[in-house]
Amino acid sequence: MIKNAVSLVTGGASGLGRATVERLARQGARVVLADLSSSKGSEVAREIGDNVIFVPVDVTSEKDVQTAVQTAKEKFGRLDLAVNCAGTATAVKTYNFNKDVAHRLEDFTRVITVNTIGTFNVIRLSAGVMGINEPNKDGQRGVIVNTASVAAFDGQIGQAAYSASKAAVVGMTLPIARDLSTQGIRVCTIAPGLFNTPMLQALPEKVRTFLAKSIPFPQRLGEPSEYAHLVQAIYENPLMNGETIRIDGALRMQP
Ligand SMILES: CC(=O)CC(=O)SCCNC(=O)CCNC(=O)[C@H](O)C(C)(C)COP(=O)(O)OP(=O)(O)OC[C@H]1O[C@@H](n2cnc3c(N)ncnc32)[C@H](O)[C@@H]1OP(=O)(O)O
Ligand SMILES: NC(=O)C1=CN([C@@H]2O[C@H](COP(=O)(O)OP(=O)(O)OC[C@H]3O[C@@H](n4cnc5c(N)ncnc54)[C@H](O)[C@@H]3O)[C@@H](O)[C@H]2O)C=CC1
Repeated sequence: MIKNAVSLVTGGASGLGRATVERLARQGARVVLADLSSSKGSEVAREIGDNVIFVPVDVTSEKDVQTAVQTAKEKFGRLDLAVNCAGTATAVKTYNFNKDVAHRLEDFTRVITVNTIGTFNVIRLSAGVMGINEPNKDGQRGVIVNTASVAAFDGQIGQAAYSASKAAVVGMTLPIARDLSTQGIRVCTIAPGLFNTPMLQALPEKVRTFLAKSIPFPQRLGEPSEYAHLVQAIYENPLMNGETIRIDGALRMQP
């Protein structure tokens, strides 16, 4: 059960991560909220309550992530759940023939570094701390939840970097679940559709409206609390492992 679970949530200052921190704290879990030092993490943690500690973290930094997992251990005694929500997006064509310019390699690299390598960094270091937990009666020591995107499967025009970064998260889910199975650590990935968060609000209004209308049912953007609900369901269901779960109202994005 989620009550008393010690959790680490990256990207916890905004959107899906913030909703996850709120839900976990409300259910009695203790949470390390990890987000960039430039984020509102400190404010958000204070608002949510005493069960939440903000640690400034860039998920691409080994040192920062070490500090975050050690904080969970030192302040709360263990780490049971790590949720990877930190992420970034870009929308650029591979080659823009109108402007005669190629997608910048720096932009492609940045998105892969945060979304794929940052996620892996958090997984590997969290696993080290979870692996020494006392197992429960099922032999479970911890749970890791990653965030991909439906763009891992049906990325749109302009999503080469973002889709590649998220497809890599989907791709690593099963092998990591297999790697960590010996220690009783489960690993699942959520592939969200379109959720009402600051990241989506950055899209042009026209694109957002068009996208929302293409969702079969319910025909609206997802609420971050609905994502958080799935994180809890994964944590509480002992058989969920090695799988990527879409939460998207049956959306299949068009080109
Ligand atoms: C965050 C998640 O994980 C979930 C998601 O993936 S949400 C989906 C995110 N989708 C995107 O980010 C789409 C990315 N692509 C784009 O924004 C654009 O295609 C692009 C900026 C990369 C290139 O656009 P472009 O071809 O240079 O043409 P541009 O002049 O910008 O747009 C052409 C027209 O098509 C529209 N358009 C572009 N992409 C569109 C899309 N995906 N859906 C609907 N309309 C779109 C534009 O609004 C524009 O309309 P007007 O001419 O009437 O103003
Ligand atoms: N909103 C949506 O519709 C969808 C979002 N997603 C994914 O869900 C995750 C959360 O997205 P949203 O909440 O919408 O975005 P958001 O932009 O509201 O929140 C992302 C958070 O990640 C943090 N972050 C970014 N780079 C970081 C880094 N290097 N280290 C630490 N923290 C960092 C940001 O500071 C921010 O607080 C992302 O991985 C995103 O790709 C996937 C599918 C759909």
